[in-house]
Amino acid sequence: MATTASEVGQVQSNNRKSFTSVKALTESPQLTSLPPSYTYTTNSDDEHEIVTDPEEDDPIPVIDYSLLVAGTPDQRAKTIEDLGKACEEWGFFMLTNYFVSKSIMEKMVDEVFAFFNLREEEKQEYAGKDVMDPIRYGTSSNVSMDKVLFWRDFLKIVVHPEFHSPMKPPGFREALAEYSRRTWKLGKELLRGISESLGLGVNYMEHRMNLDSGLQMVAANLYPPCPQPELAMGIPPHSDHGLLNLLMQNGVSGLQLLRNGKWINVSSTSNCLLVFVSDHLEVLSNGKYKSVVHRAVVSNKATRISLAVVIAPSLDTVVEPAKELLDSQNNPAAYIGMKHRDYLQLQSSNRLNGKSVLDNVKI
Ligand SMILES: O=C(O)CCC(=O)C(=O)O
Ligand SMILES: [Fe+2]
Repeated sequence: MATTASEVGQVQSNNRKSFTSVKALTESPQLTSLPPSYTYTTNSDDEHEIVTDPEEDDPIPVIDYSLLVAGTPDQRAKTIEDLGKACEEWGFFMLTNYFVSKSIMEKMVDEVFAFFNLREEEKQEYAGKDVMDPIRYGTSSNVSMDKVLFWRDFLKIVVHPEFHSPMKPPGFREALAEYSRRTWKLGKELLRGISESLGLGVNYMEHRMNLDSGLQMVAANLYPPCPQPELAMGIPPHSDHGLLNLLMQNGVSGLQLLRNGKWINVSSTSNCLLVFVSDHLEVLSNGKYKSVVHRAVVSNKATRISLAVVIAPSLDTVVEPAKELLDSQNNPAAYIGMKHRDYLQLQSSNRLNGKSVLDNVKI
């Protein structure tokens, strides 16, 4: 029997009542307008914000993965150069020809849908409190801290160095294991290319970031149709922790990147993964590569799913600028070192707000 919104437990946040999930809220027959607790107002600086598609003469970079791993030496060298440029100029690129079949990706998206379609009580078994919980289901971003609730439910799962998975729905574990294995390999290969693009040895990142025990986290986001999408926000502006984030979507758009003061719409092209430079790559490269600020807006038409795979250093790695890139005269360290675990704690104790977490380690 389907659970109605009034039957599910409610969470108390800043003295407001809200539902345990946006999905439960949207299934409530009374819902015709956005509840006030979800009304997101951009701060006054953003009042005249510009939202636009990518300019024709400044398109989002595209990297052909097959040329990186199976191209001629010249093709690989050119791809590494393009990778470096994309990381430096955009902090973001689209990846094509990456050897993960459409069926593996579709299976994963289907299983994510099936998870969010479980009864609310079943999902609540995974309602984690702590950022270190290996499986964590929740809504908004951080309900106890968010001033406004975000139009998003999420499921976050640690899949490396130790693999975790919810037991339900039945096919979830197998799909997740396959997708995690494939994307971990992809992430490591990209980091090899990115190491080279920085003039560091091909294995530099793998060794220095201790990727043998590196953290891989899969974060599934569900954005149900919203009655007043222009008043709500799926995920507010932020950059991600870790080195890279590999994102796929279910064919519904909503992602926007901040570039030169404008929000750029990223369309939901099939057969491509979206790759974000994340905060720890910015630190390691001493700011040469910048993590990209992004957000997810919502629509009143379709349910959107996005699935992020975070490729990150081991929790005990102290991430600091690569000494090989520093020079006390011309390029002094611009960030202090911080253990990945402490960075995660810091992120979880702050509201999502642009690059405010990274600002804590900036010199
Ligand atoms: O849904 C999206 O497009 C963005 C998701 C995201 O930023 C995240 O999971 O960190
Ligand atoms: Fe993100």
